[in-house]
Amino acid sequence: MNAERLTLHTDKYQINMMYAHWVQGSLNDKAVFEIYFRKLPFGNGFAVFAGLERVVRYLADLRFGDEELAYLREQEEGYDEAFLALLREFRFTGRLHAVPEGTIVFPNVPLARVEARLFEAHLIETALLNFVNYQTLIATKAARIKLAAPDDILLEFGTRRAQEADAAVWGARAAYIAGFHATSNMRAGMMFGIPTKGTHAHAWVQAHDTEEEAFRKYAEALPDQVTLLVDTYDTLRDGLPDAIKIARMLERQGKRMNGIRLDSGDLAYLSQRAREMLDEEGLNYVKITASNDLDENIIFNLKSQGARIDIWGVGTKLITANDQPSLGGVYKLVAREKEGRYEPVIKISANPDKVTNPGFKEAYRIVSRRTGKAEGDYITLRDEEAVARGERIKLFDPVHPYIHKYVEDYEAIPLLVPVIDGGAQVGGLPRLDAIRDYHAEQFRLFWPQYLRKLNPEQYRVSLSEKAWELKMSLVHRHPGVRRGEGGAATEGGDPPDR
Ligand SMILES: Nc1ncnc2c1ncn2[C@@H]1O[C@H](COP(=O)(O)OP(=O)(O)OP(=O)(O)O)[C@@H](O)[C@H]1O
Ligand SMILES: O=P(O)(O)OC[C@H]1O[C@H](OP(=O)(O)OP(=O)(O)O)[C@H](O)[C@@H]1O
Ligand SMILES: O=C(O)c1cccnc1
Repeated sequence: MNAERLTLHTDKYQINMMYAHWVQGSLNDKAVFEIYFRKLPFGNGFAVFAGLERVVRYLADLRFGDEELAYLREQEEGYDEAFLALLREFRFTGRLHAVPEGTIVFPNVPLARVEARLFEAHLIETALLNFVNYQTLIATKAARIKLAAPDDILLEFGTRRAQEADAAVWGARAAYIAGFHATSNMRAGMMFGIPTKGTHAHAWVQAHDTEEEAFRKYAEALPDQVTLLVDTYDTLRDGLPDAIKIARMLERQGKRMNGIRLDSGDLAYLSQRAREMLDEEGLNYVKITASNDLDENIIFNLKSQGARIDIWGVGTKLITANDQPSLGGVYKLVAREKEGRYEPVIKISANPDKVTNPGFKEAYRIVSRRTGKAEGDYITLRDEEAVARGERIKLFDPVHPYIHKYVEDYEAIPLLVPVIDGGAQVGGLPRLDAIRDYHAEQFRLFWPQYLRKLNPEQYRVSLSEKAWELKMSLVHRHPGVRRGEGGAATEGGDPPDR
Protein backbone atom coordinates (compact mmCIF):
# COMPACT_ATOMS: atom_id res chain seq x y z
CA MET A 1 0.00 0.00 0.00
CA ASN A 2 1.31 3.45 -0.91
CA ALA A 3 0.42 5.14 2.35
CA GLU A 4 2.51 8.20 1.51
CA ARG A 5 0.41 9.35 -1.40
CA LEU A 6 -2.39 11.62 -0.24
CA THR A 7 -4.59 11.75 -3.35
CA LEU A 8 -7.40 9.81 -1.67
CA HIS A 9 -7.00 11.84 1.51
CA THR A 10 -10.33 13.39 0.63
CA ASP A 11 -14.01 12.94 1.45
CA LYS A 12 -15.95 10.61 -0.78
CA TYR A 13 -18.39 13.35 -1.72
CA GLN A 14 -15.57 15.18 -3.53
CA ILE A 15 -14.98 12.17 -5.78
CA ASN A 16 -18.72 11.87 -6.34
CA MET A 17 -18.95 15.53 -7.37
CA MET A 18 -15.98 15.07 -9.69
CA TYR A 19 -17.74 12.11 -11.21
CA ALA A 20 -21.01 14.00 -11.63
CA HIS A 21 -19.15 16.91 -13.30
CA TRP A 22 -17.52 14.41 -15.63
CA VAL A 23 -20.86 12.82 -16.48
CA GLN A 24 -22.46 16.24 -17.07
CA GLY A 25 -19.53 17.60 -19.05
CA SER A 26 -18.87 20.49 -16.63
CA LEU A 27 -15.58 19.19 -15.24
CA ASN A 28 -13.51 21.84 -17.03
CA ASP A 29 -15.58 24.81 -15.88
CA LYS A 30 -13.45 26.97 -13.67
CA ALA A 31 -14.27 28.01 -10.16
CA VAL A 32 -12.85 30.16 -7.40
CA PHE A 33 -12.77 28.92 -3.81
CA GLU A 34 -11.54 30.73 -0.72
CA ILE A 35 -10.28 29.37 2.58
CA TYR A 36 -11.05 31.37 5.72
CA PHE A 37 -12.16 30.84 9.30
CA ARG A 38 -14.98 32.63 11.06
CA LYS A 39 -13.94 32.58 14.69
CA LEU A 40 -10.59 32.93 16.40
CA PRO A 41 -9.46 30.02 18.57
CA PHE A 42 -8.72 30.19 22.33
CA GLY A 43 -10.42 33.61 22.64
CA ASN A 44 -7.24 34.98 21.08
CA GLY A 45 -7.15 38.29 19.20
CA PHE A 46 -5.34 36.87 16.16
CA ALA A 47 -4.30 33.61 14.52
CA VAL A 48 -1.02 32.59 12.87
CA PHE A 49 -1.36 31.14 9.39
CA ALA A 50 0.50 27.86 8.81
CA GLY A 51 0.13 24.84 6.56
CA LEU A 52 1.09 26.25 3.18
CA GLU A 53 4.23 24.19 2.68
CA ARG A 54 2.28 20.99 3.11
CA VAL A 55 -0.45 22.26 0.77
CA VAL A 56 2.11 22.96 -1.93
CA ARG A 57 3.80 19.57 -1.56
CA TYR A 58 0.40 17.88 -1.67
CA LEU A 59 -0.74 19.68 -4.81
CA ALA A 60 2.53 18.90 -6.57
CA ASP A 61 2.18 15.18 -5.79
CA LEU A 62 -1.49 14.69 -6.68
CA ARG A 63 -1.70 11.57 -8.84
CA PHE A 64 -4.10 8.66 -9.18
CA GLY A 65 -1.95 5.53 -9.46
CA ASP A 66 -2.90 1.87 -9.85
CA GLU A 67 -3.79 1.45 -6.17
CA GLU A 68 -6.06 4.48 -6.03
CA LEU A 69 -7.81 3.49 -9.25
CA ALA A 70 -8.26 -0.10 -8.12
CA TYR A 71 -9.80 1.14 -4.90
CA LEU A 72 -12.17 3.50 -6.75
CA ARG A 73 -13.17 0.62 -9.02
CA GLU A 74 -14.36 -1.33 -5.93
CA GLN A 75 -16.76 1.40 -4.80
CA GLU A 76 -20.52 0.93 -4.78
CA GLU A 77 -20.93 4.06 -6.93
CA GLY A 78 -19.78 2.07 -9.97
CA TYR A 79 -17.59 4.81 -11.45
CA ASP A 80 -17.26 4.45 -15.22
CA GLU A 81 -13.94 3.12 -16.56
CA ALA A 82 -13.57 6.16 -18.81
CA PHE A 83 -13.70 8.38 -15.71
CA LEU A 84 -11.01 6.29 -14.05
CA ALA A 85 -8.90 6.49 -17.19
CA LEU A 86 -9.18 10.26 -17.06
CA LEU A 87 -8.08 10.27 -13.42
CA ARG A 88 -4.88 8.51 -14.44
CA GLU A 89 -3.94 11.72 -16.27
CA PHE A 90 -5.06 13.94 -13.38
CA ARG A 91 -2.75 16.78 -12.32
CA PHE A 92 -3.45 19.94 -10.39
CA THR A 93 -3.33 22.58 -13.12
CA GLY A 94 -4.90 25.49 -11.27
CA ARG A 95 -3.76 28.60 -9.45
CA LEU A 96 -3.19 29.12 -5.76
CA HIS A 97 -2.79 32.43 -4.01
CA ALA A 98 -2.17 32.36 -0.28
CA VAL A 99 -1.13 34.42 2.68
CA PRO A 100 2.53 33.67 3.50
CA GLU A 101 3.05 31.24 6.37
CA GLY A 102 3.63 33.01 9.67
CA THR A 103 1.27 35.87 8.79
CA ILE A 104 -0.95 37.13 11.59
CA VAL A 105 -4.50 36.60 10.33
CA PHE A 106 -8.08 37.37 11.31
CA PRO A 107 -11.56 35.94 10.79
CA ASN A 108 -13.23 36.15 7.38
CA VAL A 109 -10.09 37.21 5.56
CA PRO A 110 -9.23 34.83 2.70
CA LEU A 111 -6.14 32.85 3.70
CA ALA A 112 -5.92 31.12 0.35
CA ARG A 113 -7.71 31.39 -2.99
CA VAL A 114 -7.90 28.45 -5.38
CA GLU A 115 -8.76 29.09 -9.01
CA ALA A 116 -9.07 25.79 -10.83
CA ARG A 117 -11.28 23.48 -12.83
CA LEU A 118 -14.20 22.31 -10.68
CA PHE A 119 -12.84 18.82 -11.18
CA GLU A 120 -9.64 19.71 -9.32
CA ALA A 121 -10.99 22.28 -6.91
CA HIS A 122 -13.40 19.78 -5.32
CA LEU A 123 -10.82 17.04 -4.82
CA ILE A 124 -8.44 19.21 -2.81
CA GLU A 125 -10.85 20.84 -0.34
CA THR A 126 -10.58 18.22 2.37
CA ALA A 127 -6.81 17.97 2.47
CA LEU A 128 -6.28 21.73 2.26
CA LEU A 129 -8.59 22.33 5.20
CA ASN A 130 -7.05 19.45 7.12
CA PHE A 131 -3.53 20.93 6.79
CA VAL A 132 -4.39 24.59 7.25
CA ASN A 133 -6.84 24.13 10.11
CA TYR A 134 -4.49 22.01 12.20
CA GLN A 135 -1.27 23.87 11.56
CA THR A 136 -2.85 27.31 11.98
CA LEU A 137 -4.42 26.14 15.24
CA ILE A 138 -1.11 24.91 16.67
CA ALA A 139 0.84 27.96 15.46
CA THR A 140 -1.77 30.14 17.19
CA LYS A 141 -1.56 28.16 20.43
CA ALA A 142 2.23 28.38 20.27
CA ALA A 143 2.02 32.15 19.71
CA ARG A 144 -0.04 32.49 22.90
CA ILE A 145 2.58 30.53 24.82
CA LYS A 146 5.31 32.68 23.30
CA LEU A 147 3.53 35.84 24.43
CA ALA A 148 3.41 34.45 27.99
CA ALA A 149 7.19 33.87 28.01
CA PRO A 150 8.60 36.18 25.32
CA ASP A 151 12.19 36.13 26.59
CA ASP A 152 12.51 32.49 27.62
CA ILE A 153 13.47 29.38 25.72
CA LEU A 154 10.50 27.27 24.57
CA LEU A 155 10.84 23.58 23.78
CA GLU A 156 8.13 21.58 22.02
CA PHE A 157 7.75 18.20 23.82
CA GLY A 158 4.37 17.01 22.51
CA THR A 159 4.96 14.01 20.23
CA ARG A 160 3.93 11.29 22.69
CA ARG A 161 0.55 12.93 23.22
CA ALA A 162 -0.06 14.21 19.67
CA GLN A 163 -2.95 12.92 17.58
CA GLU A 164 -0.60 10.57 15.66
CA ALA A 165 2.62 11.05 13.77
CA ASP A 166 1.70 13.70 11.18
CA ALA A 167 0.28 15.95 13.86
CA ALA A 168 3.50 15.61 15.86
CA VAL A 169 5.88 16.70 13.11
CA TRP A 170 3.74 19.36 11.42
CA GLY A 171 2.70 20.63 14.84
CA ALA A 172 6.36 20.91 15.83
CA ARG A 173 6.94 22.94 12.69
CA ALA A 174 3.96 25.20 13.40
CA ALA A 175 5.22 25.80 16.94
CA TYR A 176 8.67 26.69 15.59
CA ILE A 177 7.15 29.22 13.18
CA ALA A 178 5.39 30.88 16.11
CA GLY A 179 8.61 31.28 18.08
CA PHE A 180 9.41 28.00 19.84
CA HIS A 181 13.14 27.41 19.79
CA ALA A 182 13.42 23.65 19.40
CA THR A 183 11.53 20.37 19.34
CA SER A 184 12.23 17.02 20.96
CA ASN A 185 11.00 15.25 17.79
CA MET A 186 14.04 14.09 15.83
CA ARG A 187 12.05 13.40 12.67
CA ALA A 188 10.67 16.94 12.67
CA GLY A 189 14.25 18.13 13.09
CA MET A 190 15.39 16.03 10.14
CA MET A 191 12.43 16.92 7.91
CA PHE A 192 12.37 20.66 8.48
CA GLY A 193 15.71 21.65 10.00
CA ILE A 194 14.15 22.61 13.34
CA PRO A 195 16.76 22.62 16.15
CA THR A 196 16.32 19.60 18.46
CA LYS A 197 16.82 19.40 22.21
CA GLY A 198 16.50 16.69 24.85
CA THR A 199 17.15 16.04 28.53
CA HIS A 200 16.57 12.55 29.95
CA ALA A 201 13.62 10.62 31.37
CA HIS A 202 12.83 9.26 34.84
CA ALA A 203 13.57 5.82 33.40
CA TRP A 204 17.26 6.71 33.13
CA VAL A 205 17.39 7.35 36.87
CA GLN A 206 15.25 4.31 37.68
CA ALA A 207 17.58 2.11 35.61
CA HIS A 208 20.45 2.73 38.06
CA ASP A 209 21.04 1.83 41.70
CA THR A 210 21.16 5.44 42.82
CA GLU A 211 20.18 8.81 41.38
CA GLU A 212 23.75 10.06 41.82
CA GLU A 213 25.13 7.13 39.84
CA ALA A 214 22.56 7.77 37.09
CA PHE A 215 23.51 11.44 36.88
CA ARG A 216 27.24 10.69 36.84
CA LYS A 217 26.96 8.09 34.09
CA TYR A 218 24.84 10.41 31.98
CA ALA A 219 27.34 13.23 32.42
CA GLU A 220 30.23 10.92 31.50
CA ALA A 221 28.44 9.93 28.30
CA LEU A 222 27.28 13.38 27.16
CA PRO A 223 29.44 15.85 29.09
CA ASP A 224 28.52 18.84 26.90
CA GLN A 225 24.75 18.27 27.00
CA VAL A 226 23.88 17.65 30.61
CA THR A 227 20.42 18.62 31.84
CA LEU A 228 19.47 16.41 34.78
CA LEU A 229 15.89 15.55 35.73
CA VAL A 230 15.89 16.04 39.49
CA ASP A 231 12.41 14.95 40.62
CA THR A 232 12.50 11.15 40.43
CA TYR A 233 12.69 10.75 44.22
CA ASP A 234 12.88 13.94 46.27
CA THR A 235 13.69 17.10 44.35
CA LEU A 236 15.17 19.27 47.08
CA ARG A 237 16.59 16.60 49.40
CA ASP A 238 18.15 14.29 46.78
CA GLY A 239 17.80 15.57 43.21
CA LEU A 240 19.35 19.02 43.63
CA PRO A 241 22.29 17.90 45.83
CA ASP A 242 23.03 15.06 43.40
CA ALA A 243 22.90 17.42 40.42
CA ILE A 244 25.20 19.89 42.20
CA LYS A 245 27.76 17.10 42.70
CA ILE A 246 27.71 16.43 38.97
CA ALA A 247 28.06 20.12 38.13
CA ARG A 248 31.18 20.17 40.35
CA MET A 249 32.52 17.05 38.64
CA LEU A 250 32.04 18.69 35.24
CA GLU A 251 33.72 21.90 36.46
CA ARG A 252 36.78 19.83 37.40
CA GLN A 253 36.86 18.73 33.75
CA GLY A 254 36.59 22.36 32.63
CA LYS A 255 32.98 21.89 31.58
CA ARG A 256 29.68 23.49 32.54
CA MET A 257 26.49 21.62 33.22
CA ASN A 258 23.61 22.97 31.13
CA GLY A 259 20.80 22.62 33.60
CA ILE A 260 18.29 20.76 35.68
CA ARG A 261 14.69 19.87 34.84
CA LEU A 262 11.70 20.00 37.20
CA ASP A 263 8.72 17.87 36.12
CA SER A 264 6.38 17.77 39.14
CA GLY A 265 5.34 19.54 42.29
CA ASP A 266 5.02 23.27 42.86
CA LEU A 267 7.10 24.62 40.02
CA ALA A 268 7.19 28.16 41.42
CA TYR A 269 8.48 27.13 44.82
CA LEU A 270 10.80 24.41 43.57
CA SER A 271 12.36 26.63 40.92
CA GLN A 272 12.98 29.37 43.47
CA ARG A 273 14.59 26.96 45.92
CA ALA A 274 16.58 25.29 43.16
CA ARG A 275 17.86 28.67 41.97
CA GLU A 276 18.96 29.55 45.51
CA MET A 277 20.71 26.22 46.01
CA LEU A 278 22.49 26.44 42.68
CA ASP A 279 23.50 30.08 43.20
CA GLU A 280 24.82 29.36 46.71
CA GLU A 281 27.20 26.90 45.02
CA GLY A 282 28.25 29.47 42.42
CA LEU A 283 26.33 27.59 39.75
CA ASN A 284 24.38 30.57 38.47
CA TYR A 285 24.99 29.49 34.88
CA VAL A 286 22.99 26.26 35.41
CA LYS A 287 19.59 26.80 33.76
CA ILE A 288 16.27 25.59 35.13
CA THR A 289 13.90 23.81 32.77
CA ALA A 290 10.31 23.05 33.78
CA SER A 291 7.77 20.69 32.27
CA ASN A 292 4.49 19.07 33.43
CA ASP A 293 1.26 19.88 31.64
CA LEU A 294 2.22 23.47 30.96
CA ASP A 295 0.32 25.94 28.84
CA GLU A 296 0.22 29.73 28.45
CA ASN A 297 -2.01 30.21 31.49
CA ILE A 298 0.15 28.15 33.85
CA ILE A 299 3.32 29.76 32.51
CA PHE A 300 1.82 33.23 32.99
CA ASN A 301 0.74 32.25 36.49
CA LEU A 302 4.11 30.76 37.41
CA LYS A 303 5.80 33.94 36.26
CA SER A 304 3.49 36.04 38.39
CA GLN A 305 4.50 33.86 41.38
CA GLY A 306 8.14 34.69 40.70
CA ALA A 307 9.11 31.27 39.34
CA ARG A 308 12.79 31.13 38.35
CA ILE A 309 12.36 29.10 35.18
CA ASP A 310 14.55 29.75 32.14
CA ILE A 311 13.31 27.04 29.78
CA TRP A 312 9.79 25.72 29.33
CA GLY A 313 9.11 22.24 27.92
CA VAL A 314 5.55 22.25 26.60
CA GLY A 315 3.92 19.10 25.27
CA THR A 316 0.35 17.85 25.52
CA LYS A 317 -1.54 21.11 25.82
CA LEU A 318 0.27 22.64 22.86
CA ILE A 319 0.27 19.78 20.38
CA THR A 320 -3.36 18.86 21.05
CA ALA A 321 -4.54 22.48 21.29
CA ASN A 322 -6.04 21.28 24.53
CA ASP A 323 -8.60 24.03 25.15
CA GLN A 324 -9.87 24.13 21.55
CA PRO A 325 -9.09 21.06 19.52
CA SER A 326 -10.03 22.39 16.09
CA LEU A 327 -10.11 25.51 13.97
CA GLY A 328 -13.25 25.85 11.89
CA GLY A 329 -11.65 26.98 8.65
CA VAL A 330 -13.86 26.54 5.58
CA TYR A 331 -13.39 26.32 1.80
CA LYS A 332 -16.17 28.13 0.01
CA LEU A 333 -17.08 28.63 -3.62
CA VAL A 334 -17.18 32.38 -4.35
CA ALA A 335 -17.30 32.48 -8.16
CA ARG A 336 -17.88 30.11 -11.04
CA GLU A 337 -17.21 30.32 -14.73
CA LYS A 338 -20.29 30.98 -16.83
CA GLU A 339 -20.12 31.84 -20.50
CA GLY A 340 -16.44 32.62 -20.22
CA ARG A 341 -16.78 34.99 -17.23
CA TYR A 342 -16.65 34.56 -13.49
CA GLU A 343 -20.05 34.89 -11.92
CA PRO A 344 -20.14 35.53 -8.15
CA VAL A 345 -22.02 32.99 -6.05
CA ILE A 346 -23.24 33.12 -2.47
CA LYS A 347 -24.23 30.68 0.24
CA ILE A 348 -27.17 31.92 2.31
CA SER A 349 -27.65 30.90 5.89
CA ALA A 350 -29.98 31.72 8.75
CA ASN A 351 -26.80 32.41 10.69
CA PRO A 352 -25.43 35.77 9.41
CA ASP A 353 -21.86 34.64 10.14
CA LYS A 354 -22.30 31.79 7.68
CA VAL A 355 -23.45 33.85 4.71
CA THR A 356 -20.44 33.80 2.38
CA ASN A 357 -18.77 36.84 0.83
CA PRO A 358 -19.32 36.36 -2.91
CA GLY A 359 -17.02 37.24 -5.78
CA PHE A 360 -13.40 36.94 -6.86
CA LYS A 361 -11.68 39.00 -4.20
CA GLU A 362 -8.43 40.46 -2.98
CA ALA A 363 -7.44 41.17 0.61
CA TYR A 364 -5.21 43.97 1.90
CA ARG A 365 -3.75 44.93 5.23
CA ILE A 366 -4.22 48.67 5.60
CA VAL A 367 -1.24 50.14 7.43
CA SER A 368 -1.27 53.80 8.45
CA ARG A 369 1.77 55.68 7.18
CA ARG A 370 1.47 57.98 10.18
CA THR A 371 1.60 55.34 12.93
CA GLY A 372 3.03 52.35 11.08
CA LYS A 373 0.21 50.29 12.60
CA ALA A 374 -2.45 48.20 10.88
CA GLU A 375 -5.85 49.94 10.76
CA GLY A 376 -7.68 46.84 9.60
CA ASP A 377 -7.92 44.31 6.78
CA TYR A 378 -9.85 45.31 3.69
CA ILE A 379 -11.47 42.85 1.31
CA THR A 380 -12.25 44.10 -2.20
CA LEU A 381 -13.51 42.71 -5.47
CA ARG A 382 -10.54 41.96 -7.66
CA ASP A 383 -11.10 44.73 -10.18
CA GLU A 384 -11.28 47.55 -7.62
CA GLU A 385 -8.51 50.06 -8.03
CA ALA A 386 -9.17 52.62 -5.32
CA VAL A 387 -7.11 50.80 -2.74
CA ALA A 388 -4.22 50.15 -5.12
CA ARG A 389 -4.22 53.86 -5.97
CA GLY A 390 -4.17 54.74 -2.27
CA GLU A 391 -7.48 56.65 -2.40
CA ARG A 392 -9.46 57.32 0.75
CA ILE A 393 -11.32 54.15 1.74
CA LYS A 394 -14.04 53.40 4.20
CA LEU A 395 -13.56 50.68 6.79
CA PHE A 396 -16.83 49.58 8.28
CA ASP A 397 -18.01 46.72 10.41
CA PRO A 398 -20.12 44.44 8.14
CA VAL A 399 -22.31 43.39 11.07
CA HIS A 400 -22.82 46.96 12.30
CA PRO A 401 -22.21 49.08 9.17
CA TYR A 402 -22.82 52.36 11.02
CA ILE A 403 -19.53 51.73 12.83
CA HIS A 404 -17.05 53.02 10.29
CA LYS A 405 -14.05 55.16 9.69
CA TYR A 406 -12.32 56.63 6.67
CA VAL A 407 -8.65 55.96 6.12
CA GLU A 408 -6.19 57.81 3.95
CA ASP A 409 -2.41 57.99 3.84
CA TYR A 410 -1.99 54.27 4.14
CA GLU A 411 -0.01 51.44 2.65
CA ALA A 412 -2.18 48.60 1.37
CA ILE A 413 -0.24 45.34 1.72
CA PRO A 414 -1.74 42.60 -0.50
CA LEU A 415 -2.27 39.56 1.70
CA LEU A 416 -2.72 36.94 -1.01
CA VAL A 417 0.43 36.25 -3.00
CA PRO A 418 0.86 33.90 -5.98
CA VAL A 419 2.07 30.44 -4.97
CA ILE A 420 1.07 28.13 -7.84
CA ASP A 421 0.15 29.05 -11.39
CA GLY A 422 -0.83 26.57 -14.08
CA GLY A 423 -0.06 23.81 -11.58
CA ALA A 424 3.57 24.95 -11.20
CA GLN A 425 5.12 26.65 -8.22
CA VAL A 426 5.76 30.38 -8.62
CA GLY A 427 9.25 30.91 -7.17
CA GLY A 428 10.30 28.89 -4.14
CA LEU A 429 8.69 28.83 -0.73
CA PRO A 430 10.61 30.68 1.98
CA ARG A 431 12.94 28.71 4.24
CA LEU A 432 11.59 27.85 7.68
CA ASP A 433 13.85 30.30 9.51
CA ALA A 434 12.76 33.09 7.17
CA ILE A 435 9.11 32.22 7.90
CA ARG A 436 9.82 32.34 11.65
CA ASP A 437 11.57 35.72 11.36
CA TYR A 438 8.77 37.09 9.18
CA HIS A 439 6.25 35.96 11.78
CA ALA A 440 8.11 37.68 14.62
CA GLU A 441 8.35 40.89 12.56
CA GLN A 442 4.59 40.94 12.04
CA PHE A 443 3.86 41.94 15.64
CA ARG A 444 5.31 45.40 14.99
CA LEU A 445 2.25 46.15 12.86
CA PHE A 446 -0.32 45.73 15.62
CA TRP A 447 -1.30 47.73 18.67
CA PRO A 448 -0.92 45.65 21.85
CA GLN A 449 -4.67 45.63 22.53
CA TYR A 450 -5.17 43.18 19.65
CA LEU A 451 -2.45 40.89 20.95
CA ARG A 452 -3.24 40.45 24.61
CA LYS A 453 -4.10 36.98 25.83
CA LEU A 454 -7.26 37.87 27.72
CA ASN A 455 -10.21 39.74 26.16
CA PRO A 456 -8.31 41.30 23.27
CA GLU A 457 -9.85 44.10 21.21
CA GLN A 458 -11.43 43.00 17.96
CA TYR A 459 -9.34 43.91 14.92
CA ARG A 460 -11.37 45.39 12.05
CA VAL A 461 -12.00 43.34 8.94
CA SER A 462 -14.00 45.26 6.31
CA LEU A 463 -15.57 44.51 3.01
CA SER A 464 -15.18 47.28 0.45
CA GLU A 465 -18.44 49.03 -0.38
CA LYS A 466 -18.48 47.26 -3.76
CA ALA A 467 -17.94 43.86 -2.20
CA TRP A 468 -20.62 44.63 0.36
CA GLU A 469 -23.10 45.81 -2.27
CA LEU A 470 -22.47 42.70 -4.35
CA LYS A 471 -23.19 40.60 -1.29
CA MET A 472 -26.41 42.49 -0.57
CA SER A 473 -27.57 42.19 -4.17
CA LEU A 474 -27.03 38.43 -4.17
CA VAL A 475 -28.67 38.03 -0.79
CA HIS A 476 -31.77 39.84 -1.99
CA ARG A 477 -31.88 37.91 -5.23
CA HIS A 478 -32.79 34.80 -3.26
CA PRO A 479 -36.55 34.46 -2.71
CA GLY A 480 -37.63 34.82 0.90
CA VAL A 481 -34.35 36.36 1.88
CA ARG A 482 -35.40 39.65 3.36
CA ARG A 483 -35.15 40.62 6.94
CA GLY A 484 -38.03 39.12 8.84
CA GLU A 485 -39.02 36.68 6.10
CA GLY A 486 -38.02 33.08 5.92
CA GLY A 487 -35.28 33.16 8.54
CA ALA A 488 -32.30 33.64 6.23
CA ALA A 489 -30.24 36.62 7.21
CA THR A 490 -27.14 38.48 6.31
CA GLU A 491 -24.76 40.83 7.99
CA GLY A 492 -26.14 44.30 8.55
CA GLY A 493 -29.01 44.74 6.15
CA ASP A 494 -28.95 48.44 5.35
CA PRO A 495 -26.19 49.71 3.09
CA PRO A 496 -23.40 51.53 4.86
CA ASP A 497 -23.85 55.29 4.66
CA ARG A 498 -21.40 56.98 2.33
N1 LIG B 1 2.98 27.00 41.47
C1 LIG B 1 2.11 26.56 40.58
N2 LIG B 1 1.06 27.31 40.24
C2 LIG B 1 0.16 26.88 39.34
N3 LIG B 1 0.25 25.71 38.72
C3 LIG B 1 1.29 24.91 39.00
C4 LIG B 1 2.26 25.30 39.93
N4 LIG B 1 3.18 24.31 40.01
C5 LIG B 1 2.79 23.33 39.14
N5 LIG B 1 1.66 23.69 38.52
C6 LIG B 1 0.89 22.95 37.51
O1 LIG B 1 -0.07 22.20 38.18
C7 LIG B 1 -0.45 21.06 37.43
C8 LIG B 1 -0.55 19.82 38.25
O2 LIG B 1 0.52 19.70 39.09
P1 LIG B 1 0.56 18.53 40.16
O3 LIG B 1 1.19 19.08 41.36
O4 LIG B 1 -0.76 17.83 40.25
O5 LIG B 1 1.48 17.54 39.41
P2 LIG B 1 2.33 16.54 40.17
O6 LIG B 1 1.44 15.60 40.84
O7 LIG B 1 3.31 17.29 40.98
O8 LIG B 1 3.09 15.91 38.96
P3 LIG B 1 3.06 14.42 38.50
O9 LIG B 1 1.60 14.02 38.47
O10 LIG B 1 3.65 14.50 37.12
O11 LIG B 1 3.88 13.70 39.52
C9 LIG B 1 0.56 20.97 36.30
O12 LIG B 1 -0.09 21.44 35.15
C10 LIG B 1 1.65 21.92 36.72
O13 LIG B 1 2.29 22.52 35.59
O1 LIG C 1 3.60 17.46 30.30
P1 LIG C 1 3.72 17.78 28.87
O2 LIG C 1 3.49 19.24 28.58
O3 LIG C 1 2.91 16.87 28.00
O4 LIG C 1 5.28 17.58 28.47
C1 LIG C 1 5.83 16.36 28.13
C2 LIG C 1 5.84 15.41 29.30
O5 LIG C 1 6.28 14.20 28.81
C3 LIG C 1 7.09 13.60 29.79
O6 LIG C 1 6.29 13.01 30.74
P2 LIG C 1 5.89 11.48 30.75
O7 LIG C 1 5.56 10.94 29.41
O8 LIG C 1 6.97 10.75 31.46
O9 LIG C 1 4.59 11.48 31.61
P3 LIG C 1 4.28 12.10 33.01
O10 LIG C 1 5.41 13.00 33.42
O11 LIG C 1 3.01 12.84 32.77
O12 LIG C 1 4.13 10.93 33.93
C4 LIG C 1 7.80 14.79 30.37
O13 LIG C 1 8.35 14.47 31.62
C5 LIG C 1 6.76 15.85 30.43
O14 LIG C 1 6.13 15.88 31.65
O1 LIG D 1 13.76 16.02 26.53
C1 LIG D 1 12.90 16.01 27.39
O2 LIG D 1 13.10 16.37 28.55
C2 LIG D 1 11.52 15.56 27.03
C3 LIG D 1 11.15 15.23 25.75
C4 LIG D 1 9.88 14.82 25.47
C5 LIG D 1 8.95 14.76 26.45
N1 LIG D 1 9.30 15.08 27.71
C6 LIG D 1 10.55 15.47 28.00
